[in-house]
Amino acid sequence: MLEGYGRFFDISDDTVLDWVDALVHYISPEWAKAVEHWPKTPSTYRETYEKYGEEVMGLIEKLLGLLSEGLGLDPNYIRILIMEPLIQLRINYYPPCPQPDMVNGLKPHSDGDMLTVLLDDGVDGLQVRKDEDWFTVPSVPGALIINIGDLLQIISNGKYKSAEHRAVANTNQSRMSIVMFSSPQDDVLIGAVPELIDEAHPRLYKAIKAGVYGTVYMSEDNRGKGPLDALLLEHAKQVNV
Ligand SMILES: O=C(O)CCC(=O)C(=O)O
Ligand SMILES: [Fe+2]
Repeated sequence: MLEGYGRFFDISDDTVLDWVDALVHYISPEWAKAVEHWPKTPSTYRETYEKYGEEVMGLIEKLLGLLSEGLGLDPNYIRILIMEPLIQLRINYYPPCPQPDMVNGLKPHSDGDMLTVLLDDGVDGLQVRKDEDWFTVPSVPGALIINIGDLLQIISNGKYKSAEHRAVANTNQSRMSIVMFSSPQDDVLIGAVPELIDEAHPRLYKAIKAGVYGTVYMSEDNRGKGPLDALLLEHAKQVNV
């Protein structure tokens, strides 16, 4: 369980640092909430994030239903698999940067969870990778951005792909994003749904407990989709996943 204020992705020996400060803590379930460490100001912080968290959880539940159906499964399939999810809040703050070309706002990565819900403050900065190109995701006021996470890629046996993305820093403007990550609890085994495996679609990834993936994700160089690729089975390495 990772919580606190600071930088979270600076584990590799990379000399290019991320230009971001982040506040990270859990929103749900109740036992995971260390409310005593949440900011005390503004005074509305706690109730605002608890309420927003509830709304986001409702949305995640709906989306997981649709994503299950999209795989030809019962709408409750993934929801039952993750039962009571862990919801982690990450508030990113990217200060203006005099030399944005010298830094990453947030280095290229895919999210290590199931599904991510992101809200930004109307300033552009998020980019998504398609093949070798990066595309800016235009900020639409009030709109939410949903990212498929690595665990959903494993469960769907590669049918859903986690989005590789990054954030860039801006010269004149600061930017904030409020991100909610949803994951199954640590002891849930994450592996391809048996219904999705057959001769034409062999299992692509080793099964792994959600908690172990979380540790690997944070402790190794998690640039790009490295942690997920590390789980590829031998026969799948030739396939372009
Ligand atoms: O700030 C953004 O738009 C991206 C944030 C992000 O990718 C993350 O916190 O994982
Ligand atoms: Fe992300």
